[in-house]
Amino acid sequence: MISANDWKQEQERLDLVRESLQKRIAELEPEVAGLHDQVADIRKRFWEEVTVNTSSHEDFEETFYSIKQQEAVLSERERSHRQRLKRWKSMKRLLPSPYFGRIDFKEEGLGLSEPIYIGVSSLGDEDGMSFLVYDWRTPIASMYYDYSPGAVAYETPGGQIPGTMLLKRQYQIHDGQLRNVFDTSLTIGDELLQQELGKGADAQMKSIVATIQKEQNAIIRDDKSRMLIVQGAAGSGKTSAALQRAAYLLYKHRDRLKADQIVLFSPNPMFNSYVSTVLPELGEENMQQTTFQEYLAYWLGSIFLLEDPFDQIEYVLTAKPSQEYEARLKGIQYKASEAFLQALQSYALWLGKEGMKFRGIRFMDRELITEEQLKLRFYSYDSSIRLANRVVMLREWLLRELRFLEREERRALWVEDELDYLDHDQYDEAYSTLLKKYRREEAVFDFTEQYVEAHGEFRKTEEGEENVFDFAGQEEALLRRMIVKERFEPLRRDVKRLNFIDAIGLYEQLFRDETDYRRMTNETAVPAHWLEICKQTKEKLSRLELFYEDATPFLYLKELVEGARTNAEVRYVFVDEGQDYSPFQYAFLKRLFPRARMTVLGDFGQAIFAQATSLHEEDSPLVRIYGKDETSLIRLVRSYRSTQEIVEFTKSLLPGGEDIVPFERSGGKPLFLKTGSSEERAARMIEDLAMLKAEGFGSIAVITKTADESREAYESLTDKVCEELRLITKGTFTFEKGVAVIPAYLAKGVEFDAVLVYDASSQTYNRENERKLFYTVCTRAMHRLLLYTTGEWTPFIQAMDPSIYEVGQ
Ligand SMILES: Nc1ncnc2c1ncn2[C@@H]1O[C@H](COP(=O)(O)OP(=O)(O)OP(=O)(O)O)[C@@H](O)[C@H]1O
Repeated sequence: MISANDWKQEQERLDLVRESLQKRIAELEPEVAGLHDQVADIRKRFWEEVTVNTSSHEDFEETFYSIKQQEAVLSERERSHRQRLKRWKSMKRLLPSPYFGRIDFKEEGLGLSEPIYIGVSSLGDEDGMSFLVYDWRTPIASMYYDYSPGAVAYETPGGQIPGTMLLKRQYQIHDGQLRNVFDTSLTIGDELLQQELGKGADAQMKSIVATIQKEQNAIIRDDKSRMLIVQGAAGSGKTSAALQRAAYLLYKHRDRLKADQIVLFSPNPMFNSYVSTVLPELGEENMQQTTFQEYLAYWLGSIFLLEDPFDQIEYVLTAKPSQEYEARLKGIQYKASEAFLQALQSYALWLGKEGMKFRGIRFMDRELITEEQLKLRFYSYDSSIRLANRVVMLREWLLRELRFLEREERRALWVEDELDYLDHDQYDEAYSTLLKKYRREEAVFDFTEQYVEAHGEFRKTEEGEENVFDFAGQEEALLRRMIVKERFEPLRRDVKRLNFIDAIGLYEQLFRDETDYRRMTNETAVPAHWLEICKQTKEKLSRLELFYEDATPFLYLKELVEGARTNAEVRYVFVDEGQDYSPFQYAFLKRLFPRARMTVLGDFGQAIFAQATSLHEEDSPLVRIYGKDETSLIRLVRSYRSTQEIVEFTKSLLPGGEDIVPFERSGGKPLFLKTGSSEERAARMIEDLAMLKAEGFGSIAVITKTADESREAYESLTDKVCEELRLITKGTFTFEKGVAVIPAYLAKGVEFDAVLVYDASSQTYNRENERKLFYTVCTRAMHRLLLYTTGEWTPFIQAMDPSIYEVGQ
């Protein structure tokens, strides 16, 4: 605590800053509202102020410049409106709590020290000469996160500024009132952090701006690496740091980076909602948030019934060990690997010489162009031309062929039959609808002229004049043309979409037999159970279904042949829960976002998917993506989420877990509860849930291993516990407070005040590949962890030192 005098001075300064804020907000208020009206008004009067005169070239030019001028005035006003609105909003945000930190900095060579107050945005004083509050993202503010008092320095574009930090102070300010002030000698005092971490879990993630730790600051401000890998223990603040980083980047590059040029890949849709408030809370627009599955579904969802990662993991976790199961597991691992990626690249080269698969063009049960013709044509192109370019050439050829065939087709008998079915009214109707359509779509095809001509003739006939024969001839030609054109339209569309390439056949061809596979891909080693892998893959494909592990390779191969889609707009890609993506998927992301820098955050300790990627080792596939020189690796070992007792327990579940450092915040030890039957367990859980709620915990989760188990838990607890018990499934899009039943893989990334592990028995968590799942489950708890079983405890617990948990009665 600080002295009473210091406190008084701080409160006085706070009052001054708030007065200044209030005054300026009040000044801007009418202006902000007025500006809005002005812009609306000028938009309304836009055309009144422009004299439109196009009679001569000079008049036309004048009109053009007049429009341009009006447009410029308008956008200038809009820009200034936006800026003022932004300033007004940022001051409104500052008002309740203008700053959270202060450092007194004496620059080397200068006599006086200057107090630097740090808040969520900058505030200049009224004469614009100095800052009352510095934005936390300014270079000078970085010292607050990086140093304790003593010798310090900060980086500026002009070089390093060294000096001394004489004071470092933290504030808790609510509604303009100073609640707490801490002077710290360590890097960010633990007191404030203690208080932050002691709070209850929220339905949305919070910003950690006031208590960012030094190693997190390094993640947030890294602007050098093309690939930034963060390997951090559960609860070490990876997601929090990622969101702060996005806010930092938007500030640092504010003149050229927009929020939609940053993309976050989330583990599931619910997580998107969980993190969606942090950036707006910091005064920034939200970045784009998506899931990898969403991307796959966008491109493949119309061709296949896609398996999602959650169904895949359910299979991996629940299927009985068998040869089929082993093969699927091996297949998942292989199809996730760099080896398979290279195999596909070699396969594409091979396809450049032979083996391409096409689908002939069929029309009314006739083959207009056969697969063989397509093949011949394709391989007649110079083999030095890239595969995808040859596909474009083939497409152009096909479109030309179709035009020719379409013309031929107009003479076909079926067209005559169709003509016979049209009566006079239909002719007329066909004319008028087609007239409209053609006017809209086909400026080049001068249908109108022909129609007017024909119609004129028709009127003449009605009036008793001649030329009946001419009209009929023109009319028939026109109708034939239209009938055939309409029928050929889907063919043309299919060709434009490259549907003449048999993408499924191309992928399927890989899984025929081992010798062929080696020959086509130059691959020397195939995984064990190859025959079974081939069988499973082909069976799925034949039903137009796709395993999750096949989706990315399929899309990759399709793009190798058809040309890759890229998004050059996106500048930063964040991948959260990065251990759950395969090396294959990373290579895919790199190609998809050629101009982006990547930040991958993950924890290999929570790698629950069979295709997981290790993040932290030197030879991690992630390092190879951009190479060592362009890659930085940061490790976070301090765990903030859970109490010390819970971390002591969870770290002992992992080999290598001894490196994890708990933050010193105490709570009860994990509680073990063994009951005789499921009914007894449900009764006990109901009691415990009631007790936890009575203690004031607002967010509680019953975590199960699978979705089936979640349903079972939900049914046994619902009604009896509380009306608001919520069952979370992969289709849940929002994260809410209250009591939830949730499968482990959907609880990834989120946290709860208290966690009840529904079944910690040896039946449920037994295999080695379930260890990390169990770790993930237990690390979701912030304050309380309760584990239940009706049988033997999981071997992961049995191997533990009993002093780190308590056994309940
Ligand atoms: N510097 C910090 N100040 C305050 N709270 C923090 C800080 N760092 C982390 N936390 C808190 O710790 C908890 C865990 O953070 P976060 O979810 O970002 O961790 P994570 O590493 O992504 O975890 P996981 O891998 O288990 O999903 C959150 O409640 C977060 O607010």
